Amino acid sequence: MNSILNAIVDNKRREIEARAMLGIYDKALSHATKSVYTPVSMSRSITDNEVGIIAEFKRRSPSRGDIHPGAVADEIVKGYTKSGAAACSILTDTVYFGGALSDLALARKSTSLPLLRKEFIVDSCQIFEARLYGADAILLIASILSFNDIVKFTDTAHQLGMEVLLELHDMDELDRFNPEVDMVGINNRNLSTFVTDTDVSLQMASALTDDIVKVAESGLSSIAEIHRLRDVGYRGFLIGETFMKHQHPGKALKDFINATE
Ligand SMILES: O=P(O)(O)OC[C@@H](O)[C@@H](O)c1c[nH]c2ccccc12
Repeated sequence: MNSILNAIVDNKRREIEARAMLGIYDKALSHATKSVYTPVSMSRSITDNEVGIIAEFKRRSPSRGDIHPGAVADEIVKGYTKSGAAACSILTDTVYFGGALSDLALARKSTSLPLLRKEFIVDSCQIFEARLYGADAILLIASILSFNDIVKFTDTAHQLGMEVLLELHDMDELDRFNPEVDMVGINNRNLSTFVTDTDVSLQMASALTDDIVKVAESGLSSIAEIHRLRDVGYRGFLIGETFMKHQHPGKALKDFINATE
């Protein structure tokens, strides 16, 4: 693992330890499924949607720096909902992405679309927490997890009524594919080098069977790319910066979708 991804994961483990010592997970562990919200299927929402865009709420990233500082989650998620997103992705990492669990809670109050908790999940406590804050699905990043963890965390998410998007980046990670996951995302961004190459999704498409819902992630900014990826079997398209760099991300999504038709 490279240094920035290492740093993110090390920091995450320290955060989790500190939160556990403060008893912050106790409520999540005992109350996760008692929340009034019942998760819906994100994979179905994507395949039922004509375009299949998963619109991301992201203030900044280690590769881009500030994208939309001060962005307000409910406003933006409402915009994404009106503009026809199939689901939303909410970054909850604070140190590197400027997000927060409170963004997920705000987003939950603002939409009935499925919400993905976009986080570096390395401990099952984070999965209970995702459910407590209203997520419908979680992201599991293969490059930071063992196969056994992926199986265990998938099972936990399913027991809590949530779906799993498993993120892969290259062929070497295929040995961590768990057939129980609900969606597979191919990240065009190499999390080690931050180089983004949309050909990664094109090349990896044939490595996955047709029955799994495939999502192309990162660096997508044109309709032409969406069409090409659709042709090779992708049903979902996870897009952040292309929308978030605008003052009105919902409007940017609307223009993007209109251009797709
Ligand atoms: O803003 P972009 O290039 O459209 O990318 C969105 C999303 O794919 C990206 O934020 C992402 C994909 N996998 C991740 C894992 C962790 C943090 C962030 C990500």
